[in-house]
Amino acid sequence: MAEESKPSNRKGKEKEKAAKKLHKAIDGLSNEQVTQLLDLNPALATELANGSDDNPNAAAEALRRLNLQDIMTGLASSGKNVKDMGAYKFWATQPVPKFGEEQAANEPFEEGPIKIQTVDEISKEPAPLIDGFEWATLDLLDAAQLKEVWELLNGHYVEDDEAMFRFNYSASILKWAMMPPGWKKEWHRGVRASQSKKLVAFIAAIPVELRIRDKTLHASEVNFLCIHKKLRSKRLAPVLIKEITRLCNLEGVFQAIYTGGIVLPKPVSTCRYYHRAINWQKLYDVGFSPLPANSKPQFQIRKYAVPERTSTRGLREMQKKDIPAVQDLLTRYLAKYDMAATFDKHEVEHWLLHNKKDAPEEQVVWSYVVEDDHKKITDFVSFYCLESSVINHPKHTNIKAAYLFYYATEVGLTDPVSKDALKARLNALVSDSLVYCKQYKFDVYNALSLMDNGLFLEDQKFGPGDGQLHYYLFNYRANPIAGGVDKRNRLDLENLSGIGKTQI
Ligand SMILES: CCCCCCCCCCCCCC(=O)SCCNC(=O)CCNC(=O)[C@H](O)C(C)(C)COP(=O)(O)OP(=O)(O)OC[C@H]1O[C@@H](n2cnc3c(N)ncnc32)[C@H](O)[C@@H]1OP(=O)(O)O
Repeated sequence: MAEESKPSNRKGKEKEKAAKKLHKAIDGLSNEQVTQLLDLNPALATELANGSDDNPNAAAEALRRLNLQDIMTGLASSGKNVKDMGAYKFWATQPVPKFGEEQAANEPFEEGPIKIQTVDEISKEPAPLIDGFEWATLDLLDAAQLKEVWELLNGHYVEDDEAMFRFNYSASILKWAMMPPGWKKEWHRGVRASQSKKLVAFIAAIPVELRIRDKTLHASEVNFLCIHKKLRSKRLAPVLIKEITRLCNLEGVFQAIYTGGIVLPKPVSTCRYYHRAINWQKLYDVGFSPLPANSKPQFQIRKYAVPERTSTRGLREMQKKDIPAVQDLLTRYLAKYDMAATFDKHEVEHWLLHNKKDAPEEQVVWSYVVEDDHKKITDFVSFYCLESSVINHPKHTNIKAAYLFYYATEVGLTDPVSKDALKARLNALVSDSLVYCKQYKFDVYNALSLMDNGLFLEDQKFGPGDGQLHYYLFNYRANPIAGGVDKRNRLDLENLSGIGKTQI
């Protein structure tokens, strides 16, 4: 899943107020440290800025509640869900690595499953739900049931910290994300109110062949966990997670990958969101983009202007005939990352090729290839569309966001690789994809610090966001994977990222 993220420097005034309080409360913090603390912890900034001015200890108290190391590394990015291992009542019972484990040795360990089970040991029946609720399998081929899932997510799925924006996955993106080759109806699991039959909770999984370093797991990818707002904090999430685990186990799948904006035991990697304004004025109007001090709207609009035309010779829309070449190129390119999915030709078609028979407004993914003079496909780049609802805004109801998806280039596959050449090529490809984003009327282009993105994010004017995406593995112990940001949550241009897996 994605995490709702916004540019991290949005609230100038609020940050100024919070910074003053921090300086007052804690001697010896430099201006840079204060700025960084607040950038990494927007919730802390809000709390400080809105807190009483009469209590000089408030800032120190707010800080004490967070672990300083976590704050400085950005793990406590929102201040939410940062708790001792013992407080993870549910997760402490699950086959996931715990905080503090393996840290003492600080040496790479043998990677592998945490708990070994067989299908025979798995219950054929779901755990009972509390009175008034019942399990349901959702048939997403049925438009009415797809609409029910859409409605639940549309009203109750992920929001940003300040509840300004909420992901609005369209029906087409839901089908795309939940029905790739090999999808199973049984893995689209919901809870209904027994009387009204209203869908009140949902969780989904899809199959994925996931390579982690030298081992490939026959795993699942869990996403779209959502509980109706009225049923929150009733420990229903663990029930849904155990149920999807059971359903995966019944199919012989014992490992899973999932992502989220909250800190759970224990991320295998953490990436940061970056945002590239396209329609700056609209992003400013809805409170997504700030107007930096000493700037003016017209400067911002000029700064984010996008060229009218693409510049890479041979760039064109991907077609069906390109599937074998793109699959080959993508497979070789992803091999360099510590973690990546493996894609067969059907999966490449599903994830990258827009079906022209669908109505234009149903288009979810845009992919472009570069064909050289010998008709060889040398590069490709893709992005997908995920809108967000703007909550309670008088003028705008949605933000149309493009998310950078997969890309690959022969320039990154030479031996040895020239980092300068790769940087130049990726900048050209992403800059051209931005041209298409603008043509298709996207308001913003989002990307994470994964893959080789560190090579172009700053050049292409992507700014750091306040959101992070933590990657988790279920029932698999793996050494940490670089998320593309350093300990201070800034782009790690030297090491880049070991993550070659994107999440919808
Ligand atoms: C082998 C196959 C394995 C398959 C399974 C692999 C694992 C898959 C794991 C799921 C991957 C999902 C990937 C996505 O879809 S991430 C998207 C998550 N969805 C949202 O953020 C939508 C809006 N929020 C909600 O709908 C609810 O707040 C949710 C449903 C998130 C929690 O509901 P609620 O707020 O009413 O809480 P509770 O009282 O029922 O339960 C509290 C317990 O739940 C733990 N919790 C809270 N949020 C998450 C979270 N995002 N991942 C994992 N655990 C989470 C929490 O730490 C606590 O446990 P513990 O701290 O006491 O230990």
